[in-house]
Amino acid sequence: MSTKLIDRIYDSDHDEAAQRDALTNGEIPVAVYGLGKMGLPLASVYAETTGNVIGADIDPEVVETISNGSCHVKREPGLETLVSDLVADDALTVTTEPRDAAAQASVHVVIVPTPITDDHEPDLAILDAVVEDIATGLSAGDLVVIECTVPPQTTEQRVGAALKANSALEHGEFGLAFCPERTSSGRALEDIRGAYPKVVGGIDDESTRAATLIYEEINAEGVLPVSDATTAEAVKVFEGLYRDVNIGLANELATLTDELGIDVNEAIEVANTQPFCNIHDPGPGVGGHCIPFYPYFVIKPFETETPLLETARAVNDSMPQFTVNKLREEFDAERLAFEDASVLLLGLTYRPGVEEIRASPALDIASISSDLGADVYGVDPMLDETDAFDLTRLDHSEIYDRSFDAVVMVTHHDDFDTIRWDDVSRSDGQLVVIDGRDTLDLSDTDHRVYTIGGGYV
Ligand SMILES: NC(=O)c1ccc[n+]([C@@H]2O[C@H](COP(=O)([O-])OP(=O)(O)OC[C@H]3O[C@@H](n4cnc5c(N)ncnc54)[C@H](O)[C@@H]3O)[C@@H](O)[C@H]2O)c1
Ligand SMILES: CC(=O)N[C@@H]1[C@@H](OP(=O)(O)OP(=O)(O)OC[C@H]2O[C@@H](n3ccc(=O)[nH]c3=O)[C@H](O)[C@@H]2O)O[C@H](CO)[C@@H](O)[C@@H]1O
Repeated sequence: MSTKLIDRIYDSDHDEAAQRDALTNGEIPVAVYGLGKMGLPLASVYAETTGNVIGADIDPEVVETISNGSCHVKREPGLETLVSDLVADDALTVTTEPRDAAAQASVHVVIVPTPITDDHEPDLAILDAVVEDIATGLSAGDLVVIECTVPPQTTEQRVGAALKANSALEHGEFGLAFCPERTSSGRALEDIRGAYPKVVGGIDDESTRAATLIYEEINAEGVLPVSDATTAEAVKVFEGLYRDVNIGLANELATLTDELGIDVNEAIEVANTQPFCNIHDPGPGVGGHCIPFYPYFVIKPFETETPLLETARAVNDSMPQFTVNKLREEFDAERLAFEDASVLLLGLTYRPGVEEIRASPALDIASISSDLGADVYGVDPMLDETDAFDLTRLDHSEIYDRSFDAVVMVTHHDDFDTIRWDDVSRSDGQLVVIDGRDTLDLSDTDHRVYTIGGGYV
């Protein structure tokens, strides 16, 4: 029986029990590239599992913060303490040099940004840079795991080719798999440790086996191995496409509310009582760094026409304008010129409880309203500054000090449950309220409420 330390999982000549032991007792060094909202939680779960993780991030402030045992990723339950403990125990070390991490590690986990350009093209330059860094330190028996969301075929065709071209290795000498990060901000540790099974797809069977073994140690819900890396990439993107299209359906149904003369939200809720229907919630728009962007990972790189994906995107992107149009209808009915109006937006982040404004509907609602000449104000308990928004920032307590012609509920943070609606005033006439999330009950006020999907309840 070889007593040599096991330094690899891929194409190992030891049995799987020995590989598992080697992984969990720290004999297999792991590098995690990208220590952001998802990367730091991921590196931490890897470190709590293996005790031997080097995190690489090119942002010196990120590395400095973590190396001091602190945590720059906020509002992730348990993460701050975990990072502090792991750094104190040397289970997690960090560097600003991805190449140094690559030279040390046998398992390379990549979770860096894969943004979309203003032309909606996938921008994989960051991924390319990390892959090139990894290739400089790639050794036989290493396994590379891509966790960042990418267009299908990226792992096999783009990453695999770059690893081969920039290392002295051929396929079969190192492993490569796509294992998507199925995680939501605000519950990252819970999700990574096992809210759902981990999807694993390798460029060859041995890559799938090796990645499966690793994630069986990481994820309590187990692993779903799929046919190949492209299938795994498609799983992740399809999850997002399903959501964007279904939110688009809900939003299109909501635009029918007035002509149908019903509460569409009621009809959706009742329709969803049978198991073959899961219509999502209408709203003033779709934000975040996932759902509005994942469709372009399929729309753009492939020749096949995707009219449904593009139409759903267009419907969702139209909802901020739909929301402002409702305001204009109200003001027109009162012969109030939009440029004389004062409008308060409640909730500027893209969803409640998450300090993220990427593609938030409030961005467009504020800019469209401002462009029409209104005085726009915004309140969000999660944001200390709102420079990205075309509005004047107010604290929650300040909304009672001035009058507004209209209030729009864009994102309903818990904090807004304490709003004293009788004290939110209009200089004269009924306050107009656009309830973008169907989360308000203002029946005991004399405000005039229009609910997206609900009409004038
Ligand atoms: N945020 C989410 O809710 C979520 C959920 C699922 C999947 N994802 C995916 O995870 C990936 C990362 O997302 P995120 O939200 O953690 O991003 P983020 O912007 O919060 O963090 C990215 C980190 O990568 C670092 N980085 C950039 N270039 C680098 C390089 N060349 N080498 C090393 N580090 C580098 C940045 O400094 C930053 O700290 C994306 O592909 C995203 O699609 C995100
Ligand atoms: C693992 C992973 O990648 N997880 C993703 C993450 O996605 P996310 O953080 O981007 O958040 P989402 O909830 O998708 O919201 C996006 C925008 O869509 C609006 N919206 C939403 C639902 C609806 O019925 N009507 C709407 O209008 C909402 O206000 C917001 O602006 O968590 C979701 C589970 O929360 C997952 O499903 C999703 O895969």
